[in-house]
Amino acid sequence: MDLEAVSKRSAFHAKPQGLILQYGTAGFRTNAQHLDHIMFRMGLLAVLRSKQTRSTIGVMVTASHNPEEDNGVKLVDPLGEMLAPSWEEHATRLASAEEQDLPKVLAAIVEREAVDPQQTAFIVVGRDTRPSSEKLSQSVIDGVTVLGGQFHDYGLLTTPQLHYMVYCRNSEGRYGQATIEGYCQKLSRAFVELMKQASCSGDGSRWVKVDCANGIGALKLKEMEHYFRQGLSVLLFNDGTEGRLNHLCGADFVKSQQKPPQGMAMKPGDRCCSFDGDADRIVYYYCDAAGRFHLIDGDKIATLISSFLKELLLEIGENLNIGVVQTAYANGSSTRYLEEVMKVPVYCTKTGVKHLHHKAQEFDIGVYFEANGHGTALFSEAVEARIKRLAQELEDEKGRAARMLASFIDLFNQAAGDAISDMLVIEAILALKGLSVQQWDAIYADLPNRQLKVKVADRRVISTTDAERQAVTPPGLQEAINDLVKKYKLARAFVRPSGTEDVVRVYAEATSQVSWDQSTDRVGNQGTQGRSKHSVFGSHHGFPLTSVNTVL
Ligand SMILES: CC(=O)N[C@H]1[C@@H](OP(=O)(O)O)O[C@H](CO)[C@@H](O)[C@@H]1O
Ligand SMILES: [Mg+2]
Repeated sequence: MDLEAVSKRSAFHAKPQGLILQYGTAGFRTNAQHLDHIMFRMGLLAVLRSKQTRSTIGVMVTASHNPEEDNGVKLVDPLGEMLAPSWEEHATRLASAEEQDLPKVLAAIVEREAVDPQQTAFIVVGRDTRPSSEKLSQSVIDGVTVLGGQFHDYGLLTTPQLHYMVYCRNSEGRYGQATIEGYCQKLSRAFVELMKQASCSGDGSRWVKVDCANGIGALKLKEMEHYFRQGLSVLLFNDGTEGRLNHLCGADFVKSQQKPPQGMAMKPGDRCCSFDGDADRIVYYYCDAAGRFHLIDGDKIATLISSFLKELLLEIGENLNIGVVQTAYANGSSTRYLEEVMKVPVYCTKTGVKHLHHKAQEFDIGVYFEANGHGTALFSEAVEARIKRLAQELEDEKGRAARMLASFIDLFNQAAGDAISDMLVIEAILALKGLSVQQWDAIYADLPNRQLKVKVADRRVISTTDAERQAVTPPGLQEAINDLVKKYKLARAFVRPSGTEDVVRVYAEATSQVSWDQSTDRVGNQGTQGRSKHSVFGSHHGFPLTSVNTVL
């Protein structure tokens, strides 16, 4: 490891003095202008991680649903999962080191993690469609090569495709072929196989409208469309030919605004979905005859998927342990439906897919979704092998169910939540069950809910426990929330500092819009008009109640 060469090369990617950025829930994310040194350094770190794990490591350049002028980067660990937490700390330390300290910080990581400098390193790089992404990914590659790492640049990819490539490469092809062709073929073959089983398919009449957020999802769907055309036609909107990335469109916009994206032609009853900017999230929606918008979010997606998988297991006669993982943002109706009607155990983790993913790995079959539409299903290796064997051995209805489940196992991207894969899973389930989008929506009624963002001087004054559902500090805050919430039926509210933005998030739900309005306003307003000794935000940061309401 030639640290002198690193220093020399780093001068071309010099860190602005004093700029400190943190590796957050989704890696580094900020305005693209501030990221060149971060990219170079993440190239360096990826090499060290690759040497340490003796595996291929991924680097994805994207800022997901953030505005076009932002960018970001995250590392992908050997099995396609998010970077291990201890390495997130190394990432922050490396990113914060002033130029002259860079070799020292690198050497400290090498020592701490017992990295063998002689070990070879292999890095795969992907990027989204942002104007800044190409140059920034070159800076990653510069970091990789100066430390002697080998690399493959996939160029434009969705985030979940990069996760898939990493997983394939580290499973010696067991998971699939690490090429775009391999990805398209694996998913499409499984999908087309499933659609053959659906009674009303095969006539080429099934279609769905897709809002691609003017992002990478559009390119990748166009590339893949002909592989699965037999089972589904996709009508693309916001495909990047005109509008700006994520601007008034995309999954994040639709979920947070609870309204349709701009640029999509919706007729009553049309089945529509939105991807986010890097195509790792999806939400569905439709308008009814009265023109009312209906959102079908990650919770309803998880419900559809887990109910269907459970039915298949029943048909096969397999008693496997299936669990659903959610976060505190999951609508209370979804949790109740899953537990009480479907009798599926539900677990709640902290926000951020790495927490959900990790928990879901504990089950034979773990289904996880954030309410915002990021999620997938994981199957243990033993279950995958067993179902694939049963698919060959069993006959009649049992055999048919086992073969369907085997196809679903291939259709899910088990490395990460994936809008394309999830869309195909959902379309297959709806077709197989003969469900319309309205019938799916009617499984249960969401409790009215809303999220607010509140800007405060220091969001770290709030700490939480119980998967972020209870505030521990500042003292008195939780009691104040409890007092408010108990006045309303089925009401629930919590506050937590965001891991990706400098804001505090407030969430509340209740049985009616009236209760909701009252409870959210009051919870959001705890710091301003609440008892000052219990103040979250401090009265000196005072903001009027209306500002809390208009932030989102
Ligand atoms: C309420 C919410 O949607 N939070 C999002 C958001 O995290 P925050 O820590 O809430 O800022 O960004 C994360 C990364 O994209 C995503 O995993 C998460 O679901
Ligand atoms: Mg995303």
